[in-house]
Amino acid sequence: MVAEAAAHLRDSGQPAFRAFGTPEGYAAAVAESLASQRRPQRRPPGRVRLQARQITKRYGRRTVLRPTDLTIRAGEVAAIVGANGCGKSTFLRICAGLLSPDSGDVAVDGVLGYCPQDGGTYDFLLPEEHFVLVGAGRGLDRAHSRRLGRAGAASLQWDAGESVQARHLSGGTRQKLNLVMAALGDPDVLLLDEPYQGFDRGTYLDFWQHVWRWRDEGRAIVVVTHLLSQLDQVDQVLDLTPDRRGVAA
Ligand SMILES: Nc1ncnc2c1ncn2[C@@H]1O[C@H](COP(=O)(O)OP(=O)(O)OP(=O)(O)O)[C@@H](O)[C@H]1O
Repeated sequence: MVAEAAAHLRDSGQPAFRAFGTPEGYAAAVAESLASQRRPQRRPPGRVRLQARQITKRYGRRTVLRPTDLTIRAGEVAAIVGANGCGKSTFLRICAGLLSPDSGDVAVDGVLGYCPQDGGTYDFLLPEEHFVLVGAGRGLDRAHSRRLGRAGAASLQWDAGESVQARHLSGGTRQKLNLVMAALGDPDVLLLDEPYQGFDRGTYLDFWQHVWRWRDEGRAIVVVTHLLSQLDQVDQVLDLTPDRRGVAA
């Protein structure tokens, strides 16, 4: 774990406080990870929900993704890890259908929710208006969308009923809004790009509890993460660092 933490610190290029948060917070996250290893027996994974085959991407002369594969089934969590700039967000955006690959293809079976690393909210809309917008795309009426959105927000310790435009929300609260929108209406596939940035420790721990619950409910989840303390609990790890590419089960 010390070696992994040192590698992460080196890759991040940031001071330790920025990369890991406070020592107390990091220690608590590690302790929580160890405690939650004593989880009940899980159901076996189900059908393939997302299959990305031989994805490549270049920007100009720079190759960002060499042929990359990922297959994720219902009831599985995959983590995408790797050094800064190795193409994690690019790969996730391709899986979400927001960016075209240069070659390769992605097949998705079911409804997909995507939580970007940043952006994704509309400055002049209230949180509830975001829920209504996303809900409409998923065939939900306004009242139902609002109810689901508020409940999702409350589970992240946020009261989304307040009348505040998104541009006035804190960075961490905007990320909560993004996460609630991604999960609204229980999509079959959840693609989450470091969704917990700016979360306080309690909400960060809540986030991982949500991930395990979504997995137990049969959703397929892909999380871009730098936090190695959770990696022993996911079903596969896709490391996109150029000299370490590949999937570890
Ligand atoms: N639209 C773009 N045009 C040109 N280069 C881009 C574009 N988008 C991303 N890149 C470059 O592609 C590389 C991969 O970016 P990406 O955001 O996928 O990396 P990442 O692994 O998610 O990084 P981080 O860990 O810092 O979030 C980076 O070098 C980035 O500068």
